[in-house]
Amino acid sequence: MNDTVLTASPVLVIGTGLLGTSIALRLRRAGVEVHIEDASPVAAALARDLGAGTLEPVSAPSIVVVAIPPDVTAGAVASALERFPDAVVTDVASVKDKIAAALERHPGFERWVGSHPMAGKERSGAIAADADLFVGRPWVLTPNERTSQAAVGTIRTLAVDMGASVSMLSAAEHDHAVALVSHMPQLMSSLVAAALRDAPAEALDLAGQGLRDVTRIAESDPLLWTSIINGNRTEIANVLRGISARLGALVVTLDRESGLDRISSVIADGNKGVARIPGKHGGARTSYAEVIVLIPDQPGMLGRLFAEIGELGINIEDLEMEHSARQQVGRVIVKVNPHQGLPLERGLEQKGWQVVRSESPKPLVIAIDGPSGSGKSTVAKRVARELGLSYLNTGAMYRAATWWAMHEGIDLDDADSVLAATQSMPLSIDLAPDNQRFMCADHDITAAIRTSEVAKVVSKLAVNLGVRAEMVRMQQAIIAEETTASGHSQGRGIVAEGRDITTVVAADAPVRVLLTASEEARLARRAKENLGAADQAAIAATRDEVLRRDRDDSTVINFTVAEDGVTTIDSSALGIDEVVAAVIALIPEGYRD
Ligand SMILES: NC(=O)C1=CN([C@@H]2O[C@H](COP(=O)(O)OP(=O)(O)OC[C@H]3O[C@@H](n4cnc5c(N)ncnc54)[C@H](O)[C@@H]3O)[C@@H](O)[C@H]2O)C=CC1
Ligand SMILES: O=C(O)C(=O)Cc1ccc(O)cc1
Repeated sequence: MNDTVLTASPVLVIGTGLLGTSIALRLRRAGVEVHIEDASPVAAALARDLGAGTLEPVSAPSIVVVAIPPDVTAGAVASALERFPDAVVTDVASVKDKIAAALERHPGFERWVGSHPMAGKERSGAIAADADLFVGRPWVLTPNERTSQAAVGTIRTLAVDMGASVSMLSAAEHDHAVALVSHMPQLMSSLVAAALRDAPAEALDLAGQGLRDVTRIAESDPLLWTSIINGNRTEIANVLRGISARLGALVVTLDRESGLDRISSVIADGNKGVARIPGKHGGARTSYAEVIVLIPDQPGMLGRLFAEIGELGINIEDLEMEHSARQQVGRVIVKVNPHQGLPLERGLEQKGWQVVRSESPKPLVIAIDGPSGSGKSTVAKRVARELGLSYLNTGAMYRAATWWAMHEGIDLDDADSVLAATQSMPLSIDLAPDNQRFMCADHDITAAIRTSEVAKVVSKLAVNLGVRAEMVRMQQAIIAEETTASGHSQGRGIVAEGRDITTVVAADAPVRVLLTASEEARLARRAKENLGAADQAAIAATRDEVLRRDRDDSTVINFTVAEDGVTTIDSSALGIDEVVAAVIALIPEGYRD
């Protein structure tokens, strides 16, 4: 990386532990004059020996970085403001609001910029320091209205010099956020690990990567973390209260013999939460194909593996290694872009590597039928999003055909012409659950097919048996494509919703659901969706459209009584989360990863 920095010499770092030494090493690498101090002479000498800077006193530093535990930070910042009247002082403590409150009356308050690099390790001390610790990591600054703009600029430059990406929050917003993303996870990890204290060794021998992932940060330093947690106790208590309530309810469920849906919703909610954690480039989490390679515990094996993956022309996106106790082989999990998973697996096998055949889940097709307002679109989209599946709204396809026939100037009562138009309709559909787009030739008709102009006449096509047969053929082709690697979901599968999916289009789907709801609930939902309100007038205005479409359709297909093997879910009294969890709970084993 580029070694030049904009931060001016000299810089004083107070506290030469993990954070302070990492900052000092980065500055030293760029030739900045760095002075270091620590309450522990041993810690200071170690940092000096590692090349973090000089122990010589400094007279006028441009910046003082205070990198000591939160409970002693305000005192050290105050004394630095007094000792160095021209310096900008920052601290890197993991909590901010209490420190700001303690410094508020200090005459040098304007020269202090609270900050928090969101990077660290479970190991403390200079020995774990790394000049590149902050590269690509968030670094939060928490100035307030009294902080000097010049001081903020100086510390922003310091953070950018460290390779971090800077963001601004108020101290209170910061503390609220880190309670959730840092402090709560630390305590949960410690609690999980503490439950293993008396576990029999035979049990621990079975430990896999899951346990290691969940307990990595349980190795953190108790003294430092007591200070961090204590500094943000109110916010953390709030987060833990929520978790504690869910945990209590889960325990009650486990004590009973029923309650599979509650268990399933704990896991499904976890899926939702983890999907929201940004990925390695700070964007949405990317999904990679994982190829598991067994490597003998011999020198040079990893080097050979990487070289041979390079020869295959495949880029490694991410990597994990797993070792099991007392085994002579390790497992290397190579993550690559999805379309390269199979070529990598084959290529490595040809080169003599032992590849664990990934038990890739079978393509999943989820069929959901139901009347208008049963919530099927909302539920189908959510299920698709959560499982990484494609999404097909077959009702919208009938509307698209209607739009096309109208656009072509065809008399909708002329069944043959309408069928011919449907057969030649140049429709393309985006199957992403978050980006439903319908294109017909060069027209984006996504909005047009939602208009009541189309809604009023769509039944003419939907009751035309020729059109239905053509639509079924098109829908089956889309579904079949989604069960192959070339589909939008790369073979993961699809959620298709409509009125004849469980019975005609995908009658062999492993998950088939009839979503129902009372007429009252359905009308209220549609009124809210179409008119933004569910009062008497809005419901009356919606009634005709909703009931007529259902009545017309029910002359040609049955979508109100579940066929054998189709599960009925009545959503009248359920929230969306509960319906989604109930659908996901129907997925048979072998269809999930
Ligand atoms: N460890 C982590 O992952 C992260 C820590 N932080 C924050 O950074 C600060 C430092 O943490 P680490 O470097 O991990 O701790 P550390 O335990 O590695 O180092 C702290 C150092 O401060 C020294 N010290 C304690 N009191 C002092 C005082 N009054 N004057 C001078 N030196 C003193 C200790 O001797 C020790 O060398 C803490 O406020 C922590 O909340 C921020 C982000 C990540
Ligand atoms: O190890 C990790 O995953 C971290 O996120 C480290 C960390 C620990 C404490 C902080 O205040 C900020 C970051």
